[in-house]
Amino acid sequence: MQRNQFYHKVLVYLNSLTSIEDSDFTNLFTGKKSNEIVLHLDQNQIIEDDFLGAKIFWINEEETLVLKIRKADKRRVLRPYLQHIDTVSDELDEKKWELKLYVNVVDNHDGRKGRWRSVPFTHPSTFDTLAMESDLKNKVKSDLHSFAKAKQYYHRLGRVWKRSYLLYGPSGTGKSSFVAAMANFLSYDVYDIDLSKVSDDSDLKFLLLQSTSKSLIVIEDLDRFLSEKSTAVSLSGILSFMDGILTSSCGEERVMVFTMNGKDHVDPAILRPGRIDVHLHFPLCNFTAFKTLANSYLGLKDHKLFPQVEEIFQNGASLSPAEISELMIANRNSPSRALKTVINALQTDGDGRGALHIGRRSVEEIGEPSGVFCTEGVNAVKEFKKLYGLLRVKSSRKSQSLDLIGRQN
Ligand SMILES: Nc1ncnc2c1ncn2[C@@H]1O[C@H](COP(=O)(O)OP(=O)(O)OP(=O)(O)O)[C@@H](O)[C@H]1O
Ligand SMILES: [Mg+2]
Repeated sequence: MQRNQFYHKVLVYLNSLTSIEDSDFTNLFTGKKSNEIVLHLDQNQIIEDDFLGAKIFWINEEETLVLKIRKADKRRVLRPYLQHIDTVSDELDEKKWELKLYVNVVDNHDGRKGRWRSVPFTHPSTFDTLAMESDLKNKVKSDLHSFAKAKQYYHRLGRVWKRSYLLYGPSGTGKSSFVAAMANFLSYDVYDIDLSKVSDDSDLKFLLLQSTSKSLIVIEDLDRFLSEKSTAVSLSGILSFMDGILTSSCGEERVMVFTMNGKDHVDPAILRPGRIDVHLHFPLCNFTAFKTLANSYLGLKDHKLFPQVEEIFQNGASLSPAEISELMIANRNSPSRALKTVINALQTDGDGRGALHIGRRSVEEIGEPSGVFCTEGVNAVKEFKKLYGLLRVKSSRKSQSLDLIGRQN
């Protein structure tokens, strides 16, 4: 049931050979950077290699790689050659030209569920673009780094070489973006497990077995799944999946990531040390995160409205980074207007949501962000002026401002 890891390694190795350019035909792909073009082995293509003075041929026949080597050379070069491929492909894997995102789908052809389908993984998120405590970012980076280097250590301890992260926090605080940043940082493929498409516990095990090493295995919204009454996968199925016993036979590293909105109602067995190694909280936007967002979305290092924004944040956060970044994108042509809109939203958004939902609704109605941007922008500035006057008098008039927004719409 397991993938042949060596098949993958040979493919990686062959695709890196310059002799691939001598072929009569080959596949061409866009690489990681948009102007990069990558040559890729095609079906029935023959590729030549030299090793220790011996000529070697590979033929790519439908999912099979055939190696041809002269009898006279075989004894001498075969083993060292295979070892050479193993080493080179490991080095190449560290700087993969393309990451993949795998999703499990229900296969309609043979009725079997839980097969992986892959697409190129191109999510641009990196740790640099994420607004979060830089201390925390650095800790995560060094944690991932030392994990990736710790094969011998885990092996000696008799432990499965895996590391599990729990990312929890309200919606729109950057959990999914963080997963993408982890994948980009490690150059790992992502296996995103949709539990609703898993038919039972053994199917879940099967999916794990079918994943490759150096990958990020992700289950999003685990708390929501666990709270559902009847599910195809049981709690014990999830627990043994988390322990990853089966993958130990591959002896290769995997990082597991689970996301949740909150962990209060989750069975403690899920969260115990060893199952989850690192807990990361994703809070609503605070002033530090706001500054990072203003810098990346509006190019602002500082602004005369910043002190006012800081003051509002001192009374507590009410919006997620996603909500704030949306406002910034919509008003990116005018940083001042963007900041005023954000201030407006923070002040009027007593329960942390109201005002922005109004904005979103109009996005759907008009169907074009720039349209919204105009209507909302003008109204927001007018309202802002009205509100700003009121709010300056007494900051506790939040309810009044909510009323105004309500009437306006
Ligand atoms: N901390 C952050 N820094 C920068 N951008 C962020 C941050 N949080 C959210 N965003 C922006 O908001 C959008 C939504 O974020 P994301 O999907 O990562 O949130 P989430 O926590 O996974 O939400 P949900 O729980 O609803 O899945 C992203 O496109 C991202 O650009
Ligand atoms: Mg998410």
